[in-house]
Amino acid sequence: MQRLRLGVNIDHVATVRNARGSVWPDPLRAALLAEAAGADGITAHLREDRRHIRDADIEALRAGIGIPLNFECAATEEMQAIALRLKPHAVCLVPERREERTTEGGLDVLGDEARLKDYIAPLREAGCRVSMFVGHDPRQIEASARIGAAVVELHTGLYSELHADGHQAEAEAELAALVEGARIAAGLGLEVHAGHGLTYDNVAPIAAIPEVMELNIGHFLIGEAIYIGLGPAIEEMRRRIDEARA
Ligand SMILES: CC(=O)[C@@H](O)[C@H](O)COP(=O)(O)O
Ligand SMILES: NCC(=O)COP(=O)(O)O
Repeated sequence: MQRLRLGVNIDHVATVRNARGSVWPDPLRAALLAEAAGADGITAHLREDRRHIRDADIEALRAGIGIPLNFECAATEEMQAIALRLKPHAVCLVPERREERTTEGGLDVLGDEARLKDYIAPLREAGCRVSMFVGHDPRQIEASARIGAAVVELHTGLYSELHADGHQAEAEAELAALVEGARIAAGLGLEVHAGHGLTYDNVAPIAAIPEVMELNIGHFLIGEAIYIGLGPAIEEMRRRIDEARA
């Protein structure tokens, strides 16, 4: 199987920084360490409430890293203007609710299809690879293809939660739905990514899905970095991904 790309999400380096209102740890320094450790890309989520990544972080990442930047944001006018100004390699549209602790569920592309089709057109024209962060619902995947997205990133959050809680049968059912979603997406000509909640212990079955070309992993790696350092944490995740694809 084709080598799977690993995007490292550095959101939660900024969470630690913002906890004290300081200037360290610096997300750019973390991104450069990730790049040196073999990350294929950097993902950063500029939330409307700026709870972690801030505008200056996105500017610094866009100017400072040598690997692709995957800019995650809600589908708002504000974020579109930032994306068109900075022209990151990729833009991944994600749902946001201010009161959420983390991303809950996938984007409702089907329910907002006409607006999203118009919304992503200038991003595509600017050369950004546009990705829709969706669940494995075939209707959402099909709608993503209809509006001209290049990529769907399948939300692995429920799979990750079920796995962590020991609900093996339900986790396997969710995995089967993700496998089917990946097959449908690839059949529609979409590039397939996956992410949210992935860890050393749950990544292998996701990495083994042949249509999946990229994984975006952050929170777990930043946590693991506290114990072993970001570089070694990324290298171990790379090893587990490659082992699953062997
Ligand atoms: C879309 C996704 O799953 C993550 O990339 C996103 O960054 C989660 O948001 P938080 O990092 O704020 O939990
Ligand atoms: N889109 C998923 C991502 O970028 C990282 O999600 P997580 O590993 O921080 O849950």
